[in-house]
Amino acid sequence: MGQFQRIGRRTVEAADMGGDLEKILLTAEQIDARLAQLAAQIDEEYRGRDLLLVGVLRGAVMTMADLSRKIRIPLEMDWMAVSSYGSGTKSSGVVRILKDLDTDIQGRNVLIVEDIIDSGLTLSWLRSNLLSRGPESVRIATTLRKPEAAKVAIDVDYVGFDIPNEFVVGYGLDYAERYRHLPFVGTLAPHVYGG
Ligand SMILES: O=P(O)(O)OC[C@H]1O[C@H](OP(=O)(O)OP(=O)(O)O)[C@H](O)[C@@H]1O
Ligand code: HPA
Repeated sequence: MGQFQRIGRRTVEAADMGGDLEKILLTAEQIDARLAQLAAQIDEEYRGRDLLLVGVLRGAVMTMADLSRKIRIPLEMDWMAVSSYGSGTKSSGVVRILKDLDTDIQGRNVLIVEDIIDSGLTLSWLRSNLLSRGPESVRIATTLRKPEAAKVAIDVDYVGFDIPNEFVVGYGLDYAERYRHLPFVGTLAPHVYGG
């Protein structure tokens, strides 16, 4: 697959995962540069305030690791695990908490860190859930958002990229638990999910 031999300035061997990928939407370099801009904005807007990043497992691991390392102001981190997708490509709409926060967020400034907002169902549910715990504020940062897929309106404070309504993998995002480790965001070839 010729188009996968060079990604940004780096050669990524076997990046096509044996022909599973169709195209690359965002390179590792593009993601890195955009997260640096978001981190600078977060530094500016939270300076002098308490900041608790809440990463949403498992997809947000890459975003959390990269975004948090670019933020210069003091912060704390905690994690929640929620799931609404199971092993398919469509949200079930039913969000389950698989792991709750270890931190009491009452009076805290919470910034939810996500990999993607697709239908918006997960984040809309999660925001209300966290708001019911009495925090000072709850905001959202996400690497990706699909505006055309929105089923609920949701205010997102920090968005890396708006992308088309296609199922994507890489940079934390999986299909049946695979492809999360890819450093870029791409789409899958139809044969992978039976197209
Ligand atoms: O806007 P939505 O349509 O609700 O989709 C977004 C959610 O879907 C993914 O999580 P998933 O449930 O697949 O769990 P994962 O993070 O463990 O992959 C993603 O990490 C978001 O949390
Ligand atoms: O496009 C997607 N890819 C992988 N996981 C997801 N969870 C919501 N949308 C997506």
